[in-house]
Amino acid sequence: MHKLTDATVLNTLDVLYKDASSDKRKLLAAFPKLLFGNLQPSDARKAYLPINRDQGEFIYDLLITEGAKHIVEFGTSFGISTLFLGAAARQTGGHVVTSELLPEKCAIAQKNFDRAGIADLVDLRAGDAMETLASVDDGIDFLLLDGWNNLYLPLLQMVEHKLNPGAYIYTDNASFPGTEPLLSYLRENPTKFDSDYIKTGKGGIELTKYLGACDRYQHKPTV
Ligand SMILES: C[S@@+](CC[C@H](N)C(=O)[O-])C[C@H]1O[C@@H](n2cnc3c(N)ncnc32)[C@H](O)[C@@H]1O
Repeated sequence: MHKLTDATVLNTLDVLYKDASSDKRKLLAAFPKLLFGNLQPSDARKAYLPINRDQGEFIYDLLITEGAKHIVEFGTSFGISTLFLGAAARQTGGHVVTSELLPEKCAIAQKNFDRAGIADLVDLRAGDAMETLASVDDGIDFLLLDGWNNLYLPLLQMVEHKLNPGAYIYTDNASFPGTEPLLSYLRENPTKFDSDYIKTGKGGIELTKYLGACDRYQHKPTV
């Protein structure tokens, strides 16, 4: 097991998780929308909505074990998850491309990357990920889906041809409304995706291994 030991990253995570502990209070006014699955990014402009430490440590270990270099994230928020990704990228010789819709979150996330000493490894793209991640380079080794659930499937389909065979896709909050189309797509394409749902206390995770494009097996040569 690879353990995150970078003191600067760990100290920054401590500060950010402490601040994130008041997320519930910050989301109080938006509770009805949350309940009905209608929460909008702007309703959570002050909230982190982060992955928890166990998730971060799992992802950190997975990235280093797999030697993942080209790491892509949908949904930066204030950068908690990106800190785990960036710290792993430091070990693998890789880099992170991450995307956040709200400019004020981007500004704070960038400061957090500076503070944690990972800014040189992170390309933070401000704006709608469906636009900002469209130009991401080929050869993705790891994709973290942690933005808005209704965009998980279109986002995956947009970058799917850029995934390396063996790449992992980690989908957070996989039991939340809006994720069903992604889960159906993964289940309906078992030759391309080896995918499992992991029950957690916090919304569930779908962990997927991309097996590669299988078109060559589906079309018989015409001779
Ligand atoms: C669950 S939070 C991300 C938490 C972060 N990954 C972490 O663990 O610290 C989801 C984020 O996705 C952002 N988001 C929502 N729709 C987006 C879009 N279309 N493009 C980019 N970011 C988006 C939201 O503004 C929000 O900050």
